[in-house]
Amino acid sequence: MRRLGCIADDFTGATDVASVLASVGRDVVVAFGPQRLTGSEFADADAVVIALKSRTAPVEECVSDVLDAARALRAWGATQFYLKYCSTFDSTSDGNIGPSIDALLAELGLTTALAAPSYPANGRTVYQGHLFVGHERLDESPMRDHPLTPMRDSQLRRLLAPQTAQPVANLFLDEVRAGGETIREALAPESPRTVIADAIDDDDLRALARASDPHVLLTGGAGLALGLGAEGEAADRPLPHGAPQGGRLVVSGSASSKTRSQIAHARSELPSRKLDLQRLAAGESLAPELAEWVVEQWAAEAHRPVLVYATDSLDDLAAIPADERAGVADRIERTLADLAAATLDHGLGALLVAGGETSGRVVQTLGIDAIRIGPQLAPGVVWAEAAVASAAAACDGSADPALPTRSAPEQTRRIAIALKSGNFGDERLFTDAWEQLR
Ligand SMILES: Nc1ncnc2c1ncn2[C@@H]1O[C@H](COP(=O)(O)OP(=O)(O)OP(=O)(O)O)[C@@H](O)[C@H]1O
Ligand SMILES: O=C(O)[C@@H](O)C(=O)CO
Repeated sequence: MRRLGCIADDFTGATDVASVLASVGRDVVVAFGPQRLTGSEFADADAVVIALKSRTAPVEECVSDVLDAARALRAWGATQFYLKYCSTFDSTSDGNIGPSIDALLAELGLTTALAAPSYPANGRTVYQGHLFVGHERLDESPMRDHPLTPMRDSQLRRLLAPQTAQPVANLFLDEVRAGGETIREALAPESPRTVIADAIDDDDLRALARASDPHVLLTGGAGLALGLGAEGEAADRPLPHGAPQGGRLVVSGSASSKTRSQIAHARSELPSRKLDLQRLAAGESLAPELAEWVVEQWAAEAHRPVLVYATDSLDDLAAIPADERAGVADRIERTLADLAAATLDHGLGALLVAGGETSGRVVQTLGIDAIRIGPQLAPGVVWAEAAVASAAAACDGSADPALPTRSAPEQTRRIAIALKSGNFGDERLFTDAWEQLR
């Protein structure tokens, strides 16, 4: 089996594709940045995903990060490469999908890219070159109004062409279903280009991945990874060292509609606190009092999950003046990350984070280098195992000094962590995720 090197443009996307790779039997590790690709767990793996925060970064910064990741993966021994971006093709006419593909093809000496964002398990399909989200075209779905990457077209060729120097072609469903030979011809090295493939079910994705030779750069959502496993093998994995003991916490900075329904459901079953956005906007630091409250809940009832969230209604977004929104968003992310760090020394055992940006901030604040994939919670959402340095994380200056910290020396221990994309999971996710940790 080829050693697979995957580059994901955000942190939740990285665990998404890793979860699919694990489900088809790959031994996969996620590294949060190319410089983290060290250590024995990587030597044994047959797939590595490097998580970047490049989706909405300036183009030059994104390309530089993608190239660093590609070089690290090549040094690790990758012989097949996969660029994971959002299944809703989140990008603008400047990038960053096209520039990432161009840079990778040149760096790796590959000729052709396959582009397959389809992810049927999460309702994303591509037909006649158009991307659908559930029953809606991409440009008629809520992605139309995404604050950073508003998707106002569903025709992928039109979306990609302005972003790339490569010719862009289509591979329509009848050609995909005609079989491996037809797919191989479309991806032949003699006609270098990016080929956008239709796929409306998992078998289409399997056929595409399996017909792709090593000269093809695989790109897309996580669904394409279904074709990269051992034939017929499927494995749902426990956490490598079993379920950790300790407090259970959900932090949500996501305002997506799926997350809002998960919050609405969880509020009736779990102790919950909503961030006071007016106080945050006024510059108050809320993490210390929230951490105290969380620790009190754990003291009152061990193992009861606790929820802290930013938004449960679109009115919350409207309440913040447009020119203050970015600042508030940043404070929300920092508050939730500081809260998680502050509870680390007070028994945090399992942490579920909702939202890609929020997940990035939390992982960085907790100083997590890498994770190993465990049991699945929903398509694209998994529990994973992370090593954390408890005392270091609580004393890095981001956590509140007012909260009493343990005087024990710094130690490394394991927690369970799940990074949930805003639009993934059913409404019971925050209340039922813990069943997998029994
Ligand atoms: N009421 C609010 N006002 C301003 N910003 C908010 C508000 N609620 C959430 N945010 C910010 O919105 C952003 C949500 O992004 P995030 O990526 O975490 O979630 P998402 O977009 O739902 O997830 P994904 O990227 O996985 O689809 C965060 O920066 C968060 O701080
Ligand atoms: O592909 C998806 O939809 C997700 O993994 C994601 O990238 C959300 O940010």
